Amino acid sequence: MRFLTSGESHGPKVSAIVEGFPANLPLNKERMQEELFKRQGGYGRGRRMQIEKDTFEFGSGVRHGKTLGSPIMLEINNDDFKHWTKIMGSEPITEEEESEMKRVITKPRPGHADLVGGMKYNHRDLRNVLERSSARETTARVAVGALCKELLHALDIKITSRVTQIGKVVDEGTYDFDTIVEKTNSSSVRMVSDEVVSDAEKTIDAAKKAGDTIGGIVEVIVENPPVGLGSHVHYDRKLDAKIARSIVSINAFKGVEFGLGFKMARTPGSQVQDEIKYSTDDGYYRSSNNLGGFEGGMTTGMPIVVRGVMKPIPTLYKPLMSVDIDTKEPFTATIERSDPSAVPAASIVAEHMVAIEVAEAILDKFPSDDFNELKDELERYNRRIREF
Ligand SMILES: Cc1cc2nc3c(=O)[nH]c(=O)nc-3n(C[C@H](O)[C@H](O)[C@H](O)COP(=O)(O)O)c2cc1C
Ligand SMILES: C=C(O[C@@H]1CC(C(=O)O)=C[C@@H](OP(=O)(O)O)[C@H]1O)C(=O)O
Repeated sequence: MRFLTSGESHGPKVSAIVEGFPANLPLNKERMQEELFKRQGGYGRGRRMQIEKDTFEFGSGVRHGKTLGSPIMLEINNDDFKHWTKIMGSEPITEEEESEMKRVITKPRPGHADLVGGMKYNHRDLRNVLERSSARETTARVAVGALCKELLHALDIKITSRVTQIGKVVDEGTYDFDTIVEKTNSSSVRMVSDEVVSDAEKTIDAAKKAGDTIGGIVEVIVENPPVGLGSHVHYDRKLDAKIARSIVSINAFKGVEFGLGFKMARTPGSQVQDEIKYSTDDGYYRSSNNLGGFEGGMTTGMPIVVRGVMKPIPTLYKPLMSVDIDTKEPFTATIERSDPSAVPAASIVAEHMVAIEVAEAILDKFPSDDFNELKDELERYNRRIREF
């Protein structure tokens, strides 16, 4: 399976094409749609999310509620485009019209892609960079992830996500899967512990009031992954490595850890490696899950537990110093409408990136033309693993 996304933030639409997805998988479109709605939510989002509806449509690859095995196109309109038709339209405009718009961006924002993208692609209007570097694109990724979650759902593999930190407010407690699903879906900041929610909201409010932004940490959990997804035999087949790359590919994500993560540096090996146990009912299992579900780049069958850190959003209402690329004079950076914090929304993006990687690993390992054949083969494989 592979996929591409396209779309500018204020252009007509964002879309994705997924190729190599199996035929005959029934899809629950409402359930997929809910995932896109979840990405829009969360305390700290700016005004843009009130403009967008983020309803998606299948452009191809689905007939009568089932996949065909042909490329699946997923499309989401940018409702904001109606306010940007002149600035973002595909029709040529005259120099006069361009100067009338007075919307050419020449003051790059520190921490965004504006300056480097402008230099690399030789754009003197930095809007030509920021439109594609915007996290608007993550809408298309969540649509692809929602499709992949349909595959996981049909194979009884569960996936969810939560926020474990916003600024200095931490919720590191361990909870069972269903509690995480229930609590995060009703929490404004997607944290599980009720005690920390109002502190997290206050942290976001304080950042907003100060014209500042705030980052945090998100966690994704996958329950019941098959044993042996990914491979130890080559660096680019290790599934933990692929997931790490996918997490850091999310706009503003700067680090990843699995299981005990960076705490492993100060923990002796005897308290890090997960001991191996066996029961006739369940086969092999581990008495702990410090390694977050991976050994040798392969799933152990224990839950995948991966966290990613999101830096504070770069666009500040109290902007930092920058240099105007026309005058070369120091200036405060351009103020674009912005989110003070998008950590809760980003947890949904992270969840869907992990769903994509796990689904892709399943489609790599098992026959992937026909979903029913895949399912039978996975059941046969799971029996063999239990008896190993
Ligand atoms: C869900 C989400 C929403 C975001 N919203 C904003 C925003 O409103 N303003 C902004 O400057 N950056 C926002 N970002 C982050 C930028 O897109 C990101 O910092 C930028 O593309 C530069 O990439 P880098 O930080 O990975 O280097 C958001 C990121 C995510 C995941
Ligand atoms: C549009 C989305 O997020 C956007 C991501 C983003 C950025 O620079 O990354 C900047 C903001 O865009 P705008 O200037 O239009 O408000 C966010 O709203 C979205 O998540 O769907």
